[in-house]
Amino acid sequence: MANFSNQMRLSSTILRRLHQRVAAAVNSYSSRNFTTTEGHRPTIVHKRSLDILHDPWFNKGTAFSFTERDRLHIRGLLPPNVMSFEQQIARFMADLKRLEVQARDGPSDPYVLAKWRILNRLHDRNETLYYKVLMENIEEYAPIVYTPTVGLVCQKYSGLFRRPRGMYFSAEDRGEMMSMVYNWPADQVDMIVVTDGSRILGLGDLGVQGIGIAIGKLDLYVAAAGINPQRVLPVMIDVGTDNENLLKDPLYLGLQEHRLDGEEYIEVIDEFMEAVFTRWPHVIVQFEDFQSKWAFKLLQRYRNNYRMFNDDVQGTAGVAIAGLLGAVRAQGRPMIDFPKMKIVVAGAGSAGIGVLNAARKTMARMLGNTEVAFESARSQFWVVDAKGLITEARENVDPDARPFARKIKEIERQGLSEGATLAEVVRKVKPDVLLGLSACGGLFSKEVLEALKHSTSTRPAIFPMSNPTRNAECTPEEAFSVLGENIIFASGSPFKDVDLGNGHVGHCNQANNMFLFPGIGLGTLLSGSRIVSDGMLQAAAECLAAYMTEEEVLKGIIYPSISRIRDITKEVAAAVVKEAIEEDLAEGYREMDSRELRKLDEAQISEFVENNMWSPDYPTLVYKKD
Ligand SMILES: NC(=O)c1ccc[n+]([C@@H]2O[C@H](COP(=O)([O-])OP(=O)(O)OC[C@H]3O[C@@H](n4cnc5c(N)ncnc54)[C@H](O)[C@@H]3O)[C@@H](O)[C@H]2O)c1
Ligand SMILES: O=C(O)C[C@H](O)C(=O)O
Ligand SMILES: [Mg+2]
Repeated sequence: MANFSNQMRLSSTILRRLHQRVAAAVNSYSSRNFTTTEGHRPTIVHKRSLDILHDPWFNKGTAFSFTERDRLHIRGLLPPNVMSFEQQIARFMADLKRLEVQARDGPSDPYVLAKWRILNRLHDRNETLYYKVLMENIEEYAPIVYTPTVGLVCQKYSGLFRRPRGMYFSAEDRGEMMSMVYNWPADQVDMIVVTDGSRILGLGDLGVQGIGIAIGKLDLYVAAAGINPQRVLPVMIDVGTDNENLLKDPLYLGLQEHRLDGEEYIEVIDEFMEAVFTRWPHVIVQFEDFQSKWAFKLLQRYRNNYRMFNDDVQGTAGVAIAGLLGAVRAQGRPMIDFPKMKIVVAGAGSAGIGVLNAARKTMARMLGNTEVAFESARSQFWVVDAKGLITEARENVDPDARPFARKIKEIERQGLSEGATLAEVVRKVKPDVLLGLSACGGLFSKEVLEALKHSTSTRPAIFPMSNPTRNAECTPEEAFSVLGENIIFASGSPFKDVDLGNGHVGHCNQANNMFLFPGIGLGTLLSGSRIVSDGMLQAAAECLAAYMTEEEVLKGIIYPSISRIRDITKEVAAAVVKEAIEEDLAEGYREMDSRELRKLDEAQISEFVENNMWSPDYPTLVYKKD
């Protein structure tokens, strides 16, 4: 990523040159049938000497060959040993691993942060190498650049900040956004992840520091979905913060005023949307970690007019549905039994309500998609929030949660009442599934887990989905030790499998929206759909649900391991493209127009997706004067 402190100061001439540079890179892209050969042609650059070494988009460090060093006027500016890509990785890894040897007491905050710093510095100086390292070691480094460490990074961002990455639009920029958006050097942006920092993971309002989450999500877009790193843009909309500690912190990097609200808030987000879609009409905007109060409203406001989706509401819902269907299969039952599942959900925020709505719709569809089916599906859910069981007796119940408020007569029959505790609800309902999206670490206490022992299911499912690790409703050790091995366990943050003795292993699945959002974004991009439809989201979820084999599912493995994230993302993207074509939404991508798209069979759609995924390889660089 370019050094933006300098870029912000660019004169308009230089800015124009940058545009030309990007246009040249884009032109160098070619396509035959549905394959592309990006990366095989040389990349034209308009800079030489130290400028090229300081540009992370083009820098290859010690890997520049001698002919290239001559061509780019960098002979003598690097040590003479020309390293291969593999040698560079080995050297970087040796440095990173030295840290592990020194940290004898295992992962600790300073230790994971040190790893993040080292990786971040590589990101700043050589993007290709950074993504190569990340992709080849995704299991090890996703938890550093993404959940859970990204949470800690956001909490400490004001101190960790060195070079800017992404764009900041603040309440101070009202009226300026339409022109500001042209300060970004890339003429093409495919993916934006935007946050207002108001609910970062389960850590609450982190204000401007929430930009870390947008950066982490986009790292997965590059690593898993093969979105070109020169075409991603992390965005922070700083409308203030209600975090009192940040408001008092002299070192805080954001606006030190309370959050805008009401119409004023909406006007800022409207202005941002108009600006980015004016400059990049084909961009996809992923909303991330907006507090529930705004998450649903903004989704309804924009989803029919812009290419956007909300990851916490829609991505999470799809991942949960796939896991719930996996849990049905893991009991040796057909998926069609899903509408019989009794599901207790702890947490009625953007994620919890998103999951509830999607699960209810899925059940209704399986029951014939009638109004009666939709109504009857409602009675499979019990929702518990910070005030206990939500019933119709609750005053001022949140409108988004109202459809799930239990009828008093129903719950009286079950021996429950308004505000009943989670343990009481689990004891009386004996659910098949206990799912947590409460951001409340340890909520699935021993008492709650003991109550789940009486589940009517032969293999109850327990999904503590809150992030980061400390906010998980329980650990796998706690779940397996109380409930034994005959459960399905899936957490939002990564945990290690549990050794249950006698050669038995308690499998920990990771139920995280990372298994869907990259594929939803890539599929939307390649289909050229103008919106992200419910059908496209449903196709993504169904693809993930069907991904695991019968054998894996029976072993309790209902989600892929993160080492397969690129493969599942490719499959999800293909399913999304296919659905967009079927719904007549696909307008095509580059040379693959809508007519050509419609001619592709399933295998060709997969090939089209795969051929358009960026991989970290050094292109040959050729200098050309402006
Ligand atoms: N695994 C994933 O892919 C994924 C995706 C999205 C969100 N999440 C996680 O879900 C959590 C919630 O996100 P959100 O956007 O819905 O947050 P939110 O703040 O909007 O909602 C939290 C909900 O939990 C309830 N709650 C709080 N304390 C509770 C308690 N003691 N008992 C029962 N309910 C309680 C609140 O009343 C509220 O309804 C976060 O930790 C987030 O990281 C995980
Ligand atoms: O960021 C994650 O790991 C998942 C999810 O989007 C969350 O907000 O917790
Ligand atoms: Mg999120």
